[in-house]
Parts: sequence; structure tokens; C-alpha cells
Amino acid sequence: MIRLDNLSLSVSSFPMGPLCLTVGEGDFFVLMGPTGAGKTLLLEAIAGLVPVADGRIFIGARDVTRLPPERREVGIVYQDQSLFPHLTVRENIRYGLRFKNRTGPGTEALLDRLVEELRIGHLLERRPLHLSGGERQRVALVRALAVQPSLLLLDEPLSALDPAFREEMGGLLRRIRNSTGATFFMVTHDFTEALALGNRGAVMNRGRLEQVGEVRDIFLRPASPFVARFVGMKNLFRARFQGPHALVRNLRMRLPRPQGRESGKVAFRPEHVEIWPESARAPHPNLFSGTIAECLDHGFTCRLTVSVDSVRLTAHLPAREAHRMGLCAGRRVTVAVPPEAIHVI
Ligand SMILES: Nc1ncnc2c1ncn2[C@@H]1O[C@H](COP(=O)(O)OP(=O)(O)OP(=O)(O)O)[C@@H](O)[C@H]1O
Repeated sequence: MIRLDNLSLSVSSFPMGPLCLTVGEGDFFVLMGPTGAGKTLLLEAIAGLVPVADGRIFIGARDVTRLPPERREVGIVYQDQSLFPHLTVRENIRYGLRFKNRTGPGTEALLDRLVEELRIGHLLERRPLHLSGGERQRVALVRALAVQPSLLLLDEPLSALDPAFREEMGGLLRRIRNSTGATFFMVTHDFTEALALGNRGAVMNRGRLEQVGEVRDIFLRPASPFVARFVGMKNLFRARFQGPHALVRNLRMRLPRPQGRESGKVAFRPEHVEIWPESARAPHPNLFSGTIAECLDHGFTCRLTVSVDSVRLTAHLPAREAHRMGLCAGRRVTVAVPPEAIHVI
């Protein structure tokens, strides 16, 4: 549905690309990356809002590289919502419909459904200035979805909503994507959102795509140390390989499979590290005795740092579990790292 063919942009002093990317029809694609990585710029390039220095952009079968935004047939929902300040909510939504020449009973029925589901019925006669950030975001979503674009570009569309409503709107976006078959391309900073909504995605860093693939793969099998750190793989170590084992300093860890090279990096998620009482016999090959160096309470979860010889392992546990076990700094524990949780980079 979207194909970027060696795309380069040069906006001010920020060089981007060359990028190659294919987003399939009907994908819910999530673009992640640290602040300033170039995510919004890429979205804007696809929409036709920033000039292309080199390469091509295809949407469907059409080469849209030189087409103006209004001829690309994409919807866009911005972080700052970009509603017309002098029009009411109703007029803002209708403007999009008229502009795209979408009329008829089907459109009216969809509009009614969207107004109801995004709960903006009571806002229709107001102007954007008199709406909260979350209300403006909902109006912008209705305006973009009402024209039934085959490609919808979303720049953090849920960021101004409270957590409960955010989850609900995420569910709504997924339902709309499923029922329309449209392709969604969404920038997000929220990992939970990326995992819950996206089927495919990418991580961007300094104007380049570090990894493209299934969202779960990005979180479980990062392709580079940068992606591993970005997606929260707190345990990332240099290692030497000996057949099916990795040596991280003095720790010998069993790997899921033998490695054909001498050295590299191993990474595993803190959520996959298990903490057992010192005396327990955990059913794992990778068991290490250590001392809790730090126990940080995050409310519903605890982050533990455990010193095992000179290696510091990080584990995330449900807070209830950590309290039940009486975990605190100085306690001796057994740490288990399931081999299948270890990813080799
Ligand atoms: N119109 C512009 N003119 C010049 N520089 C720009 C323009 N838009 C963005 N930039 C610069 O390009 C870089 C990438 O910006 P971009 O907004 O794409 O980042 P981002 O990944 O979306 O960040 P965030 O997550 O903070 O929204 C930044 O250094 C920014 O200052």
C-alpha cells in the first residue's frame, strides 16, 4: 500500500534516508523512535507536506512523489489536531467530507456512528478554541475517519486522552481498521499501544529505519543494540559464545541454540527474568545466586537490580509478588534466565 523507494529528505539540517519500506494493504503499521528521530517528517513526506530530495513514494500502485497533498488520497491526524479555528466542530467535519466529495446515506450513517462512538455529539456547535485537548483529538479523528481514506496517517492520535479513554479509543481504531480494511500508519511513543494495535512496525533513529518487521519481533528480537535499548531490553551484554552457551564475564548462560560465531551480544527482557528465594530449586538451566542491589517500586511493578558477581541483571516483577517475597536491597536471591528468553544480536 505504501512503498518508499530509496526516499531521502533534506529539511533544514536534518538529513533523512535513504529509506526503503513497504507497508502492506490493511496493515496497522506503528512507527516508533526517540524524540527527534524524524517520525513526523516521514509522515509528512508521505502526506506530501514536505519536499522529497530523492527517491520515490508509492501509495497503492500510484507514484505520488510529485503529487500535491490533496491528490494523494490520504487522511492525516496530527498531534496538534490542526482543526480550523473559525469553524465549528460540525463545520470542521463537514469541510473534510465536502472537500473529498463524500456524500450520501452511507457517509451520514458512518458519521453518526463516529460521532456517537467518539462521544462528540455535545460538541458539534462549539469552536476548537473551546475544546479540551482530548476533545480536539477526538474531533480530528472523526474528521479524518469520516472521509473513509484508504490510508490514514496518525501522529500520536491518542496522546492527549486519559489512560482509560485512550485504551477505549485504541480499541475503536482497531475496529475501524478491521471493518474498513484501510491501512493505518501511526507514530506512537507508547509501547503498550504499539503492541496492542500494530501488526507491523519500525523503529527510527536519526532519520534511518533501524528495524522493520512484526511488532512483537521488534520487542522480543531487536536487530541492534540501539533497538534493544529503545524497546526496554534492560539486560544487554557483550558475550563470548561456546557452542550452545554464552559467557557474560563469568556467567555461563545456556542459549536457545548454538552460535556459529565467537562473540556478540545477548539481550533479554527484564519481564522474562525470574526471581526465586535463595534456597528454591527453580526448574531452569540458567540459575544464578545474587544479591539485590536495588529495588525500585513503580506502583504496580517493581524493578530489581541483582548483582551476580560483577554482572547486574534487571528484573521487572509485579509489585504484589515482590512484596509477598519480601524482596528488598541486600536480600540474597536466585535469578533464573530462561534460555528461550535470550536473544542474540
Ligand atoms: N519543517 C522543518 N524544518 C526544519 N527542521 C525540521 C522541520 N520539521 C522537523 N525538523 C527537524 O527534523 C528533526 C526530526 O523532527 P520530527 O518532528 O520528525 O521528529 P519526531 O521523531 O517526530 O520527534 P517527536 O517524537 O519529538 O515528535 C528534528 O531535529 C526537527 O527539529
